Formats: sequence, C-alpha cells, structure tokens
Amino acid sequence: MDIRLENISHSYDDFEVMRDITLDIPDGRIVCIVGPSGCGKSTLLRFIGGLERPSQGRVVQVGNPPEGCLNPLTYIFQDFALLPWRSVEGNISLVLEDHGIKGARARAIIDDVLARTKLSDFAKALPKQLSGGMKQRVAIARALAVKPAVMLMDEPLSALDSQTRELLMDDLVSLWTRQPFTAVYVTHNLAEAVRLGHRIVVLSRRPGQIREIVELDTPLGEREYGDPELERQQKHLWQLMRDEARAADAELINV
Ligand SMILES: Nc1ncnc2c1ncn2[C@@H]1O[C@H](COP(=O)(O)OP(=O)(O)OP(=O)(O)O)[C@@H](O)[C@H]1O
Repeated sequence: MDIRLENISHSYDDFEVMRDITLDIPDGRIVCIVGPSGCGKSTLLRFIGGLERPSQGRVVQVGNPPEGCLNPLTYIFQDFALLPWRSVEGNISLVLEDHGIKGARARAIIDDVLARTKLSDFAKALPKQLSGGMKQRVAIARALAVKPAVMLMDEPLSALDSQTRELLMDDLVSLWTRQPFTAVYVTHNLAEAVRLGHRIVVLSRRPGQIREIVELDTPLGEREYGDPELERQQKHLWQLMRDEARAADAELINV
C-alpha cells in the first residue's frame, strides 16, 4: 500500500504550522522526514496515522494493506511505550489479544517477530531487565506483529546512546533487507536519515514546506558507517538545513 499526501496545509488557529506538502510514500520504502525543530514533522506523522486531520489537503491510501494486516498504520515511539508488568512476549501478545488472536495463531506470530528482531531468548524477560536498545527492539517486534502497511516512526532512536543507535540502525537494515517494510521515519539525526532512508524529505522551518527531496540509490545493506558517499549526502542535507535550523532556533528564543 502506498500513501500519498496531497497539498497538506495546517494551522492551529492563526498559527500556521505547514504549507502545501505533497509527497508519495511508496510501498516497501523508508521515507525519512528531517527539518528544524517545530517545522511540523510529528504533526505530519499524526495526519498520516489519522490521529488528526489537516486544515487543508488529504492523506490518501493507495492500494490495499498486506494480507493479514491487523493495523495498517502503526506507531513506534521514542519512549518505547511498553507495559512494565508484562514480559517481552506479553507486550507483543497484548496487541494480538486486541484483535482476538490467541493460542497457536498468536504463538506463531510472536515466535516469528521475536526471531526477526533477535529477541527469541528474551521472550520471558520484563522491560526493566532490558537495555534501551532491547526495549526498542521489543517495540519494533510488537509493531511487526500487526503486519502494518506502514510503520510511523517518531524519533525512534533518539532516547538511545550513540553506540546503541548504531546497533539499532544495523538491526533495522537487516530487518528491512530480509523482509522490506514501509516506514515514515521522523528524525533530527541526519546520519540516521542517510543510513536508513530511500527517500529523505527536507522540510523548511515553520510553516514547514518541502525544501528538497533527496533520493538515495545505494542499497541499505551497502550503506556502511563512515561511507564517503553517505557523508557527502549528509553534508548536503546539513547545508540545506543549517540556515533554517538557526532561524528556527532564534525564533524559539525570541517568542
Ligand atoms: N495541538 C497543538 N496545538 C497548538 N500547536 C501545536 C499543536 N501541536 C503542535 N503544535 C505546534 O506546531 C508546531 C509543529 O509541531 P511538531 O511537534 O509537529 O514539530 P516537529 O517538527 O515535530 O518538532 P520537533 O522537531 O521539535 O519535535 C510547533 O510549533 C508546535 O508547538
């Protein structure tokens, strides 16, 4: 299933947040959204997820969700949002119970997503026994369990230290390489964007408008830490964003 954003503009009363965003999110691709603080990245994600409606324009779903999809648009948050009293597998089974899936069918799904996220040995662990990186892997496993058409990822790695972030990026790449998924991935971090994005959308400062869409052709599995081509792309993104970020920063200070 593809998602198409058509001419989306939004204001909260007189406060204009974004202007005329038109964008395609193709099936099986990771689309990263970057831009200065307050430019509307999380708001855009809420529009895609149907949690809020834009003042103008629309979000269109093109085609059907994958077979067996329980929740077409599924969020992954930076704070993991796990239930502390439920084990790893208990957190995953919860979303299946919501859809009346229990017993052997639930077991098969749980085993599959635990294996895909390399968590099979931790099925019985409680969240408090896990590192931040492992908790986020549980959140990813839980999202995969509902077979989403599109994963909506809001700064999913930003609560993690830089080494854990690198490991999680490797995990996301191998997850995608084995079985491609579709994601809209909001981040401040340009290194994450060039590592994970097939398409990187650069927004201007508020009201957020599309400044540029960068397409990266290098297969995800071939994007390595320190790759000169990725560093070149990252530099280009930063050049696009630097003045906008500085202006956005000044705007926040002078409110
Ligand atoms: N419900 C709301 N009511 C009023 N203003 C809002 C509401 N939600 C967001 N905003 C404002 O809209 C603007 C865009 O917010 P949003 O969180 O989407 O930006 P962002 O690009 O994700 O920011 P950041 O990078 O800092 O997380 C901000 O100025 C924010 O304060």
